[in-house]
Amino acid sequence: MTNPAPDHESTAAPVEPHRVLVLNSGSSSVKYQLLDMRDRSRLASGLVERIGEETSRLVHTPLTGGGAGPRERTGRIADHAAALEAAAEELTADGLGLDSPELAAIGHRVVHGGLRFSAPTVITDEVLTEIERLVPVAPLHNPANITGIRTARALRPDLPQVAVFDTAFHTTMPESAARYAIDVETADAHRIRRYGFHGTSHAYVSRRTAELLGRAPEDVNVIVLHLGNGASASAVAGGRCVETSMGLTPLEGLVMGTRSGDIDPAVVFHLKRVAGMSTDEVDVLLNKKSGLVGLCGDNDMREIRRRIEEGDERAALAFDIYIHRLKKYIGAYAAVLGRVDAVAFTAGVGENSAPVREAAIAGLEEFGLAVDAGLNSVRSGEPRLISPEYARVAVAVVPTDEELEIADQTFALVEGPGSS
Ligand SMILES: Nc1ncnc2c1ncn2[C@@H]1O[C@H](COP(=O)(O)OP(=O)(O)O)[C@@H](O)[C@H]1O
Ligand SMILES: CC(=O)OP(=O)(O)O
Ligand SMILES: [Mg+2]
Repeated sequence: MTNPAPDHESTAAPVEPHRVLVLNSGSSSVKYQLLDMRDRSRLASGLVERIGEETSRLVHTPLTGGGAGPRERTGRIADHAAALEAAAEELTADGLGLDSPELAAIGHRVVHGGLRFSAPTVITDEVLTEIERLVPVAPLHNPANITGIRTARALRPDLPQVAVFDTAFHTTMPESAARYAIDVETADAHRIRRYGFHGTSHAYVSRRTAELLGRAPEDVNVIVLHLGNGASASAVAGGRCVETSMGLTPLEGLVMGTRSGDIDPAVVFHLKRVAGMSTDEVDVLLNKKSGLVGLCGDNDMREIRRRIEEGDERAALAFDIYIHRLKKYIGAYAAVLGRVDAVAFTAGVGENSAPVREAAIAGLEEFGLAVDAGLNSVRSGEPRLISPEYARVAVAVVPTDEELEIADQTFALVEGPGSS
């Protein structure tokens, strides 16, 4: 693809670049959105899911004019680079190609920012090198984010590319939550601490939950359950994160699609010493062959629920283990917060799986938590309450919008004072 040609024909004043393209490369998906930052409206959005599997699917939704519906492609999309190329083709087909002079910047979700990045950052070669250095602590994610950055830079080398880090929102965690109880010198020498991830989502969802309750974020304590393929919980007190379930890497915490979440670290020694596995083999086992997929062979909650309906016991056990861990975190974060005003479910599973929400809250009446079956079964893209009126704590479904949050932060950075 080429750079935009200057429009020599036109005598009209050039339009100030006002669009932002956001690339959110998750472990198994790429989400993209093109936004007009003059009114923060979406011009197009898309999702490529199940990347690398035979059942990959791209859904592209043009959101401007004509009322054209979503376009879908199915069949294997091999990797994140292929997914981005397919997305660029779809945008071009809508006349919204990356060569547009109206594009102001490209905002990238970057999962691990380590200790260095706690704010959105314009990507230079040096920043990219630092993101690469952090690959060992985000092995499923930073490589996908780097692919996104390289692909976008190749398409538009002239544009500012901005990294928005998953770890940023969690930098407010107190040391009591951020430190592991290991030798301090060793931890500090190797920057081993709990960073937390999905921060853009936890920030956005906790704010939206306060709005849903009609209260200021500073006055509200929220437990956010971000349940996607990767999953994490956070305790947000008055708008600031005080605890989250992921740690040095996105492996700690909840049971996820393919990741184990919490385990006794001695399992690793055991697998190496007794089972004879290499470090890399253990890494792959815990990151890619564990969680729901390790327990029952499927990581998609839709498929797991379908199997449970058919009486599949392995799928039922996987579901129970997933829910048990989730409940433990809800209880733990209620204790950390002292007072809970709301529990918010978000991301692929949290927004779409009524059975997960029902099971996670079941039996927690003593904590002031309950779910109304009728409200829970409503399908809507809007934030909504699913708790009965009598419940002391609000339970909500709050769709996340990492892309809007990334676009806002990206545009603010490139338009802000001191930007080039
Ligand atoms: N309609 C649905 N019902 C239940 N689960 C769903 C539904 N749609 C998506 N999911 C779940 O959401 C997951 C993807 O969530 P998402 O937040 O997009 O993940 P990630 O960003 O980690 O790739 C899928 O693996 C699937 O388990
Ligand atoms: C950090 C993380 O787990 O991200 P995702 O849920 O997109 O895989
Ligand atoms: Mg995600």
